[in-house]
Amino acid sequence: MTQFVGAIDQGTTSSRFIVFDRHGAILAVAQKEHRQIYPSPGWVEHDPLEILANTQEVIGAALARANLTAADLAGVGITNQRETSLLWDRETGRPLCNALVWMDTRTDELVQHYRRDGGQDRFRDKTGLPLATYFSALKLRWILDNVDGARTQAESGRALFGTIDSWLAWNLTGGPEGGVHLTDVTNASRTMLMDLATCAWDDELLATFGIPRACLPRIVASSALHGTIRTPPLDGARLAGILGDQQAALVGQACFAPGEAKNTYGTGSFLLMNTGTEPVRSKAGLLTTLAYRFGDEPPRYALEGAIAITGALVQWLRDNLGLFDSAPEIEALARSVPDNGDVYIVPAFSGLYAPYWDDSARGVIAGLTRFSNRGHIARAALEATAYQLCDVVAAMEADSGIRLATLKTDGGMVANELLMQFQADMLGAPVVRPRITETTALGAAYAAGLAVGYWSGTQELRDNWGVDATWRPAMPAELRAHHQRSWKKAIGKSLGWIDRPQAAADDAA
Ligand SMILES: Nc1ncnc2c1ncn2[C@@H]1O[C@H](COP(=O)(O)OP(=O)(O)O)[C@@H](O)[C@H]1O
Ligand SMILES: O=P(O)(O)OC[C@H](O)CO
Repeated sequence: MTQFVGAIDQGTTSSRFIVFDRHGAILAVAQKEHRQIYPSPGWVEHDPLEILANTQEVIGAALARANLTAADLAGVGITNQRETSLLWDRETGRPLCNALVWMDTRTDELVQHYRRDGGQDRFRDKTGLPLATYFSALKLRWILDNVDGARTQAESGRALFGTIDSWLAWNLTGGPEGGVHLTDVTNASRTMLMDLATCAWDDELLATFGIPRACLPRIVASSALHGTIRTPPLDGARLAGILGDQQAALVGQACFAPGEAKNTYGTGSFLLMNTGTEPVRSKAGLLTTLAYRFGDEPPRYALEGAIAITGALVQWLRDNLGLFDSAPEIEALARSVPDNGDVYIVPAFSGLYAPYWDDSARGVIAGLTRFSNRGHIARAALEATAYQLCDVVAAMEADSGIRLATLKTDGGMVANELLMQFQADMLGAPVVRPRITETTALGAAYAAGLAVGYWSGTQELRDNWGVDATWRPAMPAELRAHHQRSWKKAIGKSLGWIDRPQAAADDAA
């Protein structure tokens, strides 16, 4: 019997289920968006039950499309939006509140509080992360402090904490009737509660953030037999892979050797470089994170340039300004003008992440004149993605000492050819799109397939990788320099926009 591998890709905007064959070709895919809930400025929530229902729906739809059942799948992997955090009741299976999404900034005051003693990089050595609203520990702390009964239930072990991987894995493997409560090393490395060196929860961090150990999942490898799925239509399938979505894309792009890197353009954009078996401490504002751990092999680490808002800016132009009806239409609108008309947008909706790490930054549109029109705004929005990426590439090259000869890309925005050409122009290096752009789901499928012996090893996965399209730099150097200067000026307008009480500012300095 021919078998395949399935992957759940639970992203910030949608959930997908994709079935792959041995060559990484897609047999079937189904996808569904979920609601983005904005209860107040800076707050972003997801309904965990909606995400679970959508995940089950897309699994059913994709299997039906290819006329497959659970028995046709050698294994199933999960990949997920990282950091997004929730707490649920292990007896009823009900979440205690909506999930706090990674880009939610409500923990800003907590961040300032913890920065007062030791500054932004207080926990960087141990966790690889700066203190920022982005990571899970303070999201969980907020839930424990603000949701009725949360702390008592978490301390007694009745309430379980998880990122989205844990929530889906627990539900799929039985929920209240024996579901497994675990998370993989890549997701755990984004909580700010795990020691990078030991890949274990760290007592000192738990005590500092006031997090009870009883509510935490077990940390496991990314590729291993995690449990058996007990819910239809995957009943009986083996759950054998879990990876945070950006690390999954690194695996899906076959970046298995130190120095190999990829960038994924989705809601945000995330450049990851494999650094091998040793964590590399960043001096240039990048994150140090787990890349993957396959079975009992030593964990692999990565440097990461995380950008919060890229595709989300396109959504904002669509949903909040009504400039077009669907994201792909931005390309035609941007092409309606020959250039950006000297308009620059810094989409610091959740502050600025790498390499700036400024929670007090806010979005700006700079350079407007009576000449500026919708086309210039659309063009500036796409260009903002490219400029932000150039900033993290520069930081990556400084930290790693490696010049990125080409940029491997994937994610929803790589369909945008105007952006891809502009990215190559601004980087001064070729940008490459692989044949299989669903690299995130593919990475989760690879993790699962390696664990069950469907694939023999990473060489077989490398052989599946191939180029679909390449964009080469063609912009005159003076124009590139002009864009770089203007972008830096616009960044200057965005940084430090929110006034902080003086004491906090002094302490953070
Ligand atoms: N043709 C396009 N041009 C520009 N942006 C696009 C295009 N198609 C999709 N996007 C953007 O890409 C994002 C979706 O990409 P995806 O990789 O599915 O995201 P995620 O994994 O974060 O949910 C959305 O933010 C959307 O606005
Ligand atoms: O779901 P995506 O593709 O927007 O990725 C989100 C990241 O995992 C956040 O860290």
